Amino acid sequence: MLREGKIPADNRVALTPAHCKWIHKTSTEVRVIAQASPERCYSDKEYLAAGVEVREDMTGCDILLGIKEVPAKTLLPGKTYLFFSHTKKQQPDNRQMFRAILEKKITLIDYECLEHDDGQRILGFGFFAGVVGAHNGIMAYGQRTGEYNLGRVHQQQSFRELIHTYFGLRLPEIKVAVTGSGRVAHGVLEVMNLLEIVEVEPDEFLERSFSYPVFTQLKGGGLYEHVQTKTYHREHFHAHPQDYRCTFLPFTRTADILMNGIYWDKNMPRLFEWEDMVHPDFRIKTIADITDDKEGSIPCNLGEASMEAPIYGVDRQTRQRTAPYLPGSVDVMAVGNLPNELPRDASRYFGQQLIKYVLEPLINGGSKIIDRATMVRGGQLMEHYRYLSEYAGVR
Ligand SMILES: NC(=O)c1ccc[n+]([C@@H]2O[C@H](COP(=O)([O-])OP(=O)(O)OC[C@H]3O[C@@H](n4cnc5c(N)ncnc54)[C@H](O)[C@@H]3O)[C@@H](O)[C@H]2O)c1
Repeated sequence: MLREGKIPADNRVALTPAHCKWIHKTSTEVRVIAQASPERCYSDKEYLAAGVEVREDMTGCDILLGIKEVPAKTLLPGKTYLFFSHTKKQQPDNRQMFRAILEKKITLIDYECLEHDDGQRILGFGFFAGVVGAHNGIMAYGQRTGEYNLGRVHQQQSFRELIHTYFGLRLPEIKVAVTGSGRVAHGVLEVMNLLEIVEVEPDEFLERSFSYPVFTQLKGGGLYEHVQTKTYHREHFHAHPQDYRCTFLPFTRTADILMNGIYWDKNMPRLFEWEDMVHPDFRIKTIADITDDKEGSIPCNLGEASMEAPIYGVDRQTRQRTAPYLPGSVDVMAVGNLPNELPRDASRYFGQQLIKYVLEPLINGGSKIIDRATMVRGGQLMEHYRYLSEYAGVR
């Protein structure tokens, strides 16, 4: 297990001390070694107590596990690496690292590319991103209105402790629109349920008022329709998003808070446009953009905020970033590393999936899932990733 080299260092881990202990108990062939780190959400001491060797030099290890990008100069030749490389969309910042991976004849298995046969991602921190993002959205609305007060997630040691802070909280009659159907959306729904926000159907949400807080969940079919046929077919939409229009607009006129958890890319229609935000009926006051694409599905996502100051305002007329909670602005929560506020829970969930679907088959000779996620093997770009040739600097 590598120490995170990206700055600022990520505090999540691929395997918790309990996971390592379990691996040692169930396999005599595998030994986990942790590179010493002051930043992890589990301390070196906790790993040592679980029987994990903590050391600096990783040259004796066969498989190296990280979380985020590994700095090019620290990559060890000939090793097998697993981490989120953020290279499959040819992200310019990681080109040099990717080229070093090929030059150093490394094998790279990217967590993001580990998928079941039907394309569903196996590993991800989305659930806890949804939990933290939903909490922050509700917290920001409370700050704006002064009607209630919620603290920060990272002040709590764990999700369980966070839940205790919800005891006795009485929310006003807010309406929350939740978009998406993946892991992020599941995390959001968890918080909605814990806060006893009642789920209602989209049509009721649009047409009725309620004397208690409510939310509605909008999945693909509730958000998009084919321009001509006015229907929605998931696979067709994924392949031809440009043929669809978004049907979210009426919700901008009924929701107080938007929790955005969809998958988005630039061929997809946005949820609404800047022009819609100046309409007198635009009601949304707080947007938790957990999806978090700058100027993406949410036009007023002006770029990331930090965990330290997660909320900023955006003036609906001038489109400029402002302080949060001003009368003419919408509050936006757009943080890219939300699970870092609950790193121990997020790591526990991640490690479980990693052991189940990746480490066991990896050690026992591989699997189709691993093959598909292997971007580079021994310095060679794999067939599936040939489209990255130019990015990787190979012919
Ligand atoms: N801010 C953060 O800290 C943070 C953390 C994790 C995820 N995210 C982002 O949140 C978004 C949702 O993540 P998730 O973990 O819920 O993802 P997920 O993989 O669990 O679910 C994504 C959903 O989108 C659908 N989908 C997949 N590919 C699609 C395509 N090509 N076109 C249309 N729909 C598609 C899937 O069917 C699934 O229902 C992503 O954009 C992700 O990058 C942000």
